[in-house]
Amino acid sequence: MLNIFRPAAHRPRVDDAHVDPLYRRLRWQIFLGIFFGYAAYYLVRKNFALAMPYLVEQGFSRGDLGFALSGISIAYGFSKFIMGSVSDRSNPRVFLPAGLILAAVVMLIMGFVPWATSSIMIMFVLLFVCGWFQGMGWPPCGRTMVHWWSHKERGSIVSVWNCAHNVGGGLPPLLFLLGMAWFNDWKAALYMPAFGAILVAVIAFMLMRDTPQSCGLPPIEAYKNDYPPDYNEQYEEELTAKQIFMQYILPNKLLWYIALANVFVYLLRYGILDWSPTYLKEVKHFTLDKSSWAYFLYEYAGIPGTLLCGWMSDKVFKGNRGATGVFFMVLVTIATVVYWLNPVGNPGVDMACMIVIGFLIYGPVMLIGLHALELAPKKAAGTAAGFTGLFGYLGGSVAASAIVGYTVDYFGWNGGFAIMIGGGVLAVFLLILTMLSENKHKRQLKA
Ligand SMILES: O=P(O)(O)OC[C@H](O)CO
Repeated sequence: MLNIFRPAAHRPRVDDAHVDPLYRRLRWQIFLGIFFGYAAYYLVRKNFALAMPYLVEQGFSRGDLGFALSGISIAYGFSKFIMGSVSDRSNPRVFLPAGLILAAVVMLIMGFVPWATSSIMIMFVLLFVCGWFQGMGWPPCGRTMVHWWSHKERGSIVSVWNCAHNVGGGLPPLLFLLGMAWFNDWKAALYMPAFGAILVAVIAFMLMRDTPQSCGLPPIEAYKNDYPPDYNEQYEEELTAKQIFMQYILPNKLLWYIALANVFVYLLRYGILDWSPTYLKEVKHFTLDKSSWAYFLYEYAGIPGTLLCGWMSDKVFKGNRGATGVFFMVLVTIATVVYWLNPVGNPGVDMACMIVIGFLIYGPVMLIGLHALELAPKKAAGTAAGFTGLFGYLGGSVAASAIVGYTVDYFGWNGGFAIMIGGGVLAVFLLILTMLSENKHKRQLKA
């Protein structure tokens, strides 16, 4: 382990009188650090697509640029898992800003060095490297949340934090417009979000902390008197990579179920999002500004949807993440059927479907991450979430671009929708299995 990433040493405990005020202040401060820190990761994950129309003008084909772009998802899928295991043994205060700065540096190179955008292979490699550094974002946030918020609070905190995706995902076009206004240069799509990300990385470093014990505080379980059923002293010991994989990840059947379900949740998340501009233009005859609005509304409808899902998961479904996921995925699959079958000439219905799907899909996306955090001890939480991300990105996101794309080429949009709706049904099936296993596991713990 690199020295700079080493977990922060535990400090002597502060006086009892100071525990509550310090915990309260640090939880706010740290939350802001991980929220804006992760939002900034999306600045340098979603911005390359904005430069693509200008690269097409330089002579690159859409297909080749799509291939270059896939470098981010492929690398991110592997990295979220592998760097997740490094993150579980690292100080998130250093780990998250380091990954963000490195990803931003790649975008600065692409923005300022002409050679970096001179061929598809070079762009693929650079985007792959950027995707790899992107994998240093989620796991430290996961590690932070499980160390600073107790089990009962996690549904709410993870759902609020998860809105960082949508906040960050919506900003690159605005930064690009600002850059165009200042510099009249399309490469602003690459370097403006990168500058923004570096600024946020510095702020995140100032706000974040490692564990409560490294700030002289008791563990969150003691502070909130909220212990997981199998909690013991070992929960506070850092684990080796071998222990994480062999004891807590690979033998964990529930984790496998949700990782597989994540393939199909991501197939819908990215299948609908990535293809909406093309589908709405080609089939529903939307103009560019209308389909851009549909895209924007899909992302931002995810914010209230995620919050509602987190609340329902804690209060209505009493912490049963599988059951909540089934509820949301059934509805999102129905909305996708309506989106597909709605005849041409009803743009209001198409727009409403995009909003409803965006509203519903980010809840299950969040729940799977949350569930993964809960299925492993907190010292293995990042790896557990990374494991689901590996399946979501390598399976779901890549299938959303490649399999849906080729299916539409050969069988038309009916074929593309059949894949996405089939994916929705499979996600529901796997989440039902998760729900049943979860109930059984809880009964065993009580017995
Ligand atoms: O890796 P992301 O950015 O797709 O985020 C994943 C969600 O937070 C659920 O794990």
